[in-house]
Amino acid sequence: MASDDEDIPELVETTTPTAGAPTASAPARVPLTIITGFLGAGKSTLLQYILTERHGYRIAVIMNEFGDTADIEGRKIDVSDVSNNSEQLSEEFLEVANGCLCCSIKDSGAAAIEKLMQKRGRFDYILLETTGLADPGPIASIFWHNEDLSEDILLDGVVCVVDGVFGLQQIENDKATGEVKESLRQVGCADIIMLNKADIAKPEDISNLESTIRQLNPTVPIERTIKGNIDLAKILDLRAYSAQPNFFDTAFAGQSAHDSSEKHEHVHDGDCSHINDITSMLIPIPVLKENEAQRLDEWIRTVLWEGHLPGTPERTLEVLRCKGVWQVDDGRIFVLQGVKSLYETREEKRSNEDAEVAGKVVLIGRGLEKDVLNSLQKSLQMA
Ligand SMILES: Nc1nc2c(ncn2[C@@H]2O[C@H](COP(=O)(O)OP(=O)(O)OP(=O)(O)O)[C@@H](O)[C@H]2O)c(=O)[nH]1
Repeated sequence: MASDDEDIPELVETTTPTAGAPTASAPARVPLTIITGFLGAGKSTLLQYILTERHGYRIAVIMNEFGDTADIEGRKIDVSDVSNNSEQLSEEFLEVANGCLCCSIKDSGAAAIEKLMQKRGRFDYILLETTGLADPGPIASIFWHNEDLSEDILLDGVVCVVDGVFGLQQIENDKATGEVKESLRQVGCADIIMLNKADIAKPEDISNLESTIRQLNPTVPIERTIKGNIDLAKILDLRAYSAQPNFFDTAFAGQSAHDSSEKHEHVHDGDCSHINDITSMLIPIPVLKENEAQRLDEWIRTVLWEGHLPGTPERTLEVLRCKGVWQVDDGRIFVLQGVKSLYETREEKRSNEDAEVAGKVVLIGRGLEKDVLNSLQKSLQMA
């Protein structure tokens, strides 16, 4: 707290209209909620949940993915309502794939969002999902400060989804570095925390996680959730920044990721593949025979559960997140979703019998060198 905060402020009458409300001269700004949270915490699951709820909004979605996984995400974020074929759940869908939104907003991203805003009559709420590696502060502050964007868009709030299973470990590891790493910034910037995966997290882990979050952000409301299920009144229309306009100027003062070249480690040519030594790798997967699909599963299991390449225990690697899609030669399609050692492979219902899938596995983590790709390809070729 600044020392002059100790003076008791005088109450003054204000005629300022409610933020976001239309005036005679200015149309209503469209509220924007940022959904942040570390890799695999459940951001897309929350997004999908919001889109399928009856909330009365016409929602535009902006997604920013790390790694070339937009098409896999597209399988998960179904923007049409399955219960009503004619109904669109999302009015507009803007992908800012494999790039850093806070960098691209300055150039191509800003243009894309401005273009989106030209269709503003068609939607009345925007949900923006950041990459799991993003610091939401600079993204939020751009919506706050950018003259063009902030005329049209009202930053409503930052929702942080924390992984109930791996979140504590992530935050502790990040704290141990002595730096304000992304997971800490995500929690620190949040207006509400969703402690997700409450169905599979150990109760004592959840309690410890809550105490740790409280140390980082003492006043933030914390809600335990399963698959992102939450009363939407708790996360939408918060108007969190209408009351504290200088939040992003003061939060983490002196450590702003955007202002510090040391912290903002992204490569500014659009290839944001290096953040805290975390890289992404895309491995193409051909159409598989049944036994090859089994070998793929064995390979994934060894890498995720044992943390090394199959057959070479000394060659360790750390996969934080994996996603994939591939086709088996009988036509079935499988989608892989993994967060650290937890993963699931499920069969995808085919919507178009003719479309062949460009199979791939995308890994995000540390130690992803060429030999990882060779190892997977070799294991698929084994008789
Ligand atoms: N058991 C359980 N699984 C969950 C829950 N929420 C999400 N998942 C699963 O966790 C995995 C990751 O969820 P996503 O919603 O894709 O996570 P994300 O944060 O969007 O991932 P990135 O965009 O890669 O950072 C998926 O397999 C989900 O089905 C939950 O509450 N409980």
